[in-house]
Amino acid sequence: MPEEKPKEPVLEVRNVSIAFDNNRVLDDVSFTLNNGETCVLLGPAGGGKSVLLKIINGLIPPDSGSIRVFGQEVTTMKQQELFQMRRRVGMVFQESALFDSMDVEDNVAYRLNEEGVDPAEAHKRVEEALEFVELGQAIDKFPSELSGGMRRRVSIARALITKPDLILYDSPTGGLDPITSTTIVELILKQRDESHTTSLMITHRLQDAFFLATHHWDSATKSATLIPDGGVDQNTKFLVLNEGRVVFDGSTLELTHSEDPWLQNFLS
Ligand SMILES: Nc1ncnc2c1ncn2[C@@H]1O[C@H](COP(=O)(O)OP(=O)(O)OP(=O)(O)O)[C@@H](O)[C@H]1O
Repeated sequence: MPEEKPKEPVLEVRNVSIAFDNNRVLDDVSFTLNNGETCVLLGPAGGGKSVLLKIINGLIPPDSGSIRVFGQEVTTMKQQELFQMRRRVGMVFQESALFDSMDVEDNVAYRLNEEGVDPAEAHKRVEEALEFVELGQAIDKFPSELSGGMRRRVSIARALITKPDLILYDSPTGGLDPITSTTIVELILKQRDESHTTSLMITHRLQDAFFLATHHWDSATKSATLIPDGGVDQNTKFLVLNEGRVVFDGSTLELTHSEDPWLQNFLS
């Protein structure tokens, strides 16, 4: 198991606001994510969660506010600096966003090929990444030949192949049935507990969020196991957005014990 590193911010979001056509989508959003933390981003549909992820990755500039990733301000980065930053960020897009014309190997190797990594080395790393998502047998298949859950696994392998220091998951279980969703959350949990990669995960499914908070990856049995005695993972925290504003930022226990009526209703 890697050594525990001292806490330091990997992501700092300060007073971020953005509007589209007079529709304020994010309103003065601030929060910090420290190294090794997994933050589950919850909130009603249309609350600005996906827009926030795209702003963090420098895909959309905010109207105001500051985003620091690995200590560097994203909002003022030039294109080349954004590329450098994104080399350290793995993003799992909504609905997988695979390239239909490429087979699984080329989809997963995409970033490595862009960086000019030696083909033999790239192949080895693709095999490792597919092994991690338990999809080694699908290396030659095309996205159209895969189930929704398999496509999601491929997109996770693609995000992990560069061994990122920050992973942004945009609704990784969206559109999947409950059983397949759980298998995807187990992969996210395995990544969290084996590599301790700082992560931000949007989910619409409260079950996924609480599964992540209440389970650990057991490397002996290679399965997710319930933390005993009602325990929770100390590195998993929650951020809840409603109508573009942060309505909760804290630990699992703070969330489940909140007396805020809106939160209680949202969680019920
Ligand atoms: N590029 C854009 N141009 C105009 N409006 C946009 C754009 N991107 C997002 N929006 C609007 O911003 C709002 C928030 O969208 P966003 O996708 O971030 O919400 P969300 O919380 O991720 O929702 P969901 O849970 O449905 O995925 C929506 O009203 C959406 O229509």
